[in-house]
Amino acid sequence: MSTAAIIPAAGLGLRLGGETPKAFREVGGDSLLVHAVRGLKAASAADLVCLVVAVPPGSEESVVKELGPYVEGVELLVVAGGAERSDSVAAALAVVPVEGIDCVLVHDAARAFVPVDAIERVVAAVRAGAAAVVPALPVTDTIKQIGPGGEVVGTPDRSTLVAVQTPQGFDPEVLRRAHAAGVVGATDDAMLCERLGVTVVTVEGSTDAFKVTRPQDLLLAEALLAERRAV
Ligand SMILES: Nc1ccn([C@@H]2O[C@H](COP(=O)(O)OP(=O)(O)OP(=O)(O)O)[C@@H](O)[C@H]2O)c(=O)n1
Ligand SMILES: C[C@](O)(CO)[C@H](O)COP(=O)(O)O
Repeated sequence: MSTAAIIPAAGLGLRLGGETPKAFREVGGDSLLVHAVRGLKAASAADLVCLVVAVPPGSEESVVKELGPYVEGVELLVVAGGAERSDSVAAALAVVPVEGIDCVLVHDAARAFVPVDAIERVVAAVRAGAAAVVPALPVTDTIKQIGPGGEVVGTPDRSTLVAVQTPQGFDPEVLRRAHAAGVVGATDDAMLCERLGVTVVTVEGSTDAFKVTRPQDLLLAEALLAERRAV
């Protein structure tokens, strides 16, 4: 059996700033989207056969051309994204083939540098029977809950918290049911499964899977890439 991957890449990147949508911003000469696709393709144990990318409406054709050289042997579908990340994932999920796929990955273009071993841990956990899998790392800040005026109302026990990344991996039928139930307010896809009562399991994430969100993240990305290219 094989894997299909969805890449939500339709965001504007408002926190990053600049005029180019975030997925098309370049690091080391390639767009974040190209880095993300290369990473998924390099995870050979995932057996990627289909890639669906959600992009800003109007950029579908140029993205098909840009990604062509990186998707040999993989069916590439490019769709228009929606207003929120979850809408973009839903639009992509609607065209994922039903037959022959035993794992669907959902992977942010913005987490362009996730290493192969983290991707393969997620896929292995799905193939071992988990319906929903997230890569996770311990939280390193103390997290506070705040009230409407910004006042602290509580401090959750940090040992019970993790920060989750992508790719998140799913049994295809479970992910379809989770999205069919509605996506309002969901900041990741695992959350939709939780709403159905599905158990979401964690596997070890990676510090390299950080999300390019703010300008300083581009500096980190450049440094990471330079280090990888020096090896
Ligand atoms: N309507 C949207 C919003 C986000 N995304 C994608 O979801 C991933 C994670 O989102 P985020 O990092 O929040 O990206 P942006 O929405 O672009 O960032 P910002 O909130 O700063 O505008 C990114 O790969 C982004 O392109 C998407 O496909 N469709
Ligand atoms: C899906 C995600 O990357 C998991 O951490 C995250 O929730 C995306 O959040 P964003 O605010 O849309 O970047």
